[in-house]
Amino acid sequence: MGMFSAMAFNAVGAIVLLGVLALTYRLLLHPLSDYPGPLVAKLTDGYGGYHASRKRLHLATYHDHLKYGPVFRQAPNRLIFNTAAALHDIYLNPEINKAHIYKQTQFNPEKNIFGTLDRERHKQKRKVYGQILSDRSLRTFEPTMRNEIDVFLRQLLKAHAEPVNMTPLCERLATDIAGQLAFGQPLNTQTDATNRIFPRSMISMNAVVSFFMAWPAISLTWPLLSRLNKKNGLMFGRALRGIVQARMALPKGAKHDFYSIAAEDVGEGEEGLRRSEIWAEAVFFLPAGGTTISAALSAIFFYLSRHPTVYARLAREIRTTFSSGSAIQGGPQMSGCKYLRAVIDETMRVAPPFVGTFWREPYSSHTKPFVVDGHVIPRGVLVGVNPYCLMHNEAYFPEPFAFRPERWLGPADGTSESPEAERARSAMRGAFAPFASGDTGCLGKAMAYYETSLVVAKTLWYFDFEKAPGEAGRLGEGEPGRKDGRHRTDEYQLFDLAVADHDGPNLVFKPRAGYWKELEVD
Ligand code: HEM
Repeated sequence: MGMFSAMAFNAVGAIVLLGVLALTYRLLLHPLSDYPGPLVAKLTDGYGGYHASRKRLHLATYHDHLKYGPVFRQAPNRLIFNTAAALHDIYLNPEINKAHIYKQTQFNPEKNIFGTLDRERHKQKRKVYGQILSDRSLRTFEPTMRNEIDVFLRQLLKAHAEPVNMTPLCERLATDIAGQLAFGQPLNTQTDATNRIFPRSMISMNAVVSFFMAWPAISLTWPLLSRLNKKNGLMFGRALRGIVQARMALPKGAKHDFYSIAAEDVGEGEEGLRRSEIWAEAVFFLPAGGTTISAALSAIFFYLSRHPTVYARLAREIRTTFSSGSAIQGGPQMSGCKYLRAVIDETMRVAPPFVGTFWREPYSSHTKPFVVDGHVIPRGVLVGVNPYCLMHNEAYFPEPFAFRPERWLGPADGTSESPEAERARSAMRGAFAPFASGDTGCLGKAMAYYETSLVVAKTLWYFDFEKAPGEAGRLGEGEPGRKDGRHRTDEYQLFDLAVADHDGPNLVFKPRAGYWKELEVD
């Protein structure tokens, strides 16, 4: 054997030895070694990475909770919980931050709020977001939102009772609304293909982010991956530059958008948002407010088209509350539509638009013991709750896969509820987590309810709809006989990219007599 081969042999031997030692440590000596979990997950992040790459990490997590119980080890340094107590202990504790793996969500030097882990900086950013997403700001924005919804309704009218796939339609509608709020100008993806690079790029980026968050070591391949995707990256950059330039050409206050508020907020030093960060934040509106709402709307249409009694009750509520399509606006009448709210909540329970686990860890300054549902969490361990799993936990939601908006409603007027039923409803609310919660939870919750309520109410005002006939009608369903958790025909299929991807349902729309004429434009 030559000297070179001997050195190579020794190097390989040393690497193998180190690998064996690391795996033995993870399995037998690691502070989490007594926790249950899949063997591969105890040894490597590759377990989560594999399921994330197949867009089914939420289903694997659900299956593993059934097998290992309410807390298990999902990666060498990660514990995942499935209780409302854990939800409370993790997300309502102000000493707990997003985990360091959220750095994997950032591909540019300018970080958006999602990957900002510094406590003060994050707080400042939330303040700016809070202004544009406040109730008052959303009321000012509502006419723009309604105009975009009218464009959506006209697409349904134009379909002339041919099946329409709701996924692209909802995706473009939600992108156009989020784009208007972020950039103060129409992206027009609903009517023109030019800017459709935006919603589709968001999906591709989400897939990469979800994979890297599950298996951070793989993010080292990013320089190569981004090179492979260079053409799309350039197209996206060009489209974005055009939009930014068009907005900058207008005075700051010309539109009611994120730019007008953020640019106003730019101050000296570290105060407020830096000018260069504004556009990184504005782009974040597209996945945060576009992809999520697209998933929520597509799922609502899926479940309504499969539950005739729910559909009939909701249609009755909308059609008796409002006097015309143009009267459908935010305000007391809309807030009075309790069944609509129950349908939205039940949909987000069974099909959470953000389906990935919200991973957290204490700020580095935190030195007290961190206790989650009675478990003292060792330093360096990430903890999380998965919304799909918690909201399908039978302990809180009996018959968890049944779509039953009634579960959210109290007894009809005048009847009092038994203390037991009251306790069960309150437990259910404590485990409802589509938006996460606390200082790192969703800032767009009010907008999400506003937008989904308007879209669903207006659609039911102008149209009746049903599942498309034949094979086309099955798009979005599970398939009987599958062994990977996708076997339920009545469950809308989500593809876990942290934010959910989806396809379908295909629906057929029939305009309601005469009402549709309001939608016609000259
Ligand atoms: C149905 C719709 C929506 C759902 C289910 C949803 C859900 C979530 C969840 C679960 C998080 C936390 C994720 C994590 O910690 O990993 C989050 C964060 C966030 N969401 Fe939403 N969201 C929705 C709509 C919106 C909308 C319309 C906006 C407006 C632009 C928005 C803005 C944000 C922002 C800015 C954050 C980051 C908060 C922070 O880092 O402190 N969301 N959302």
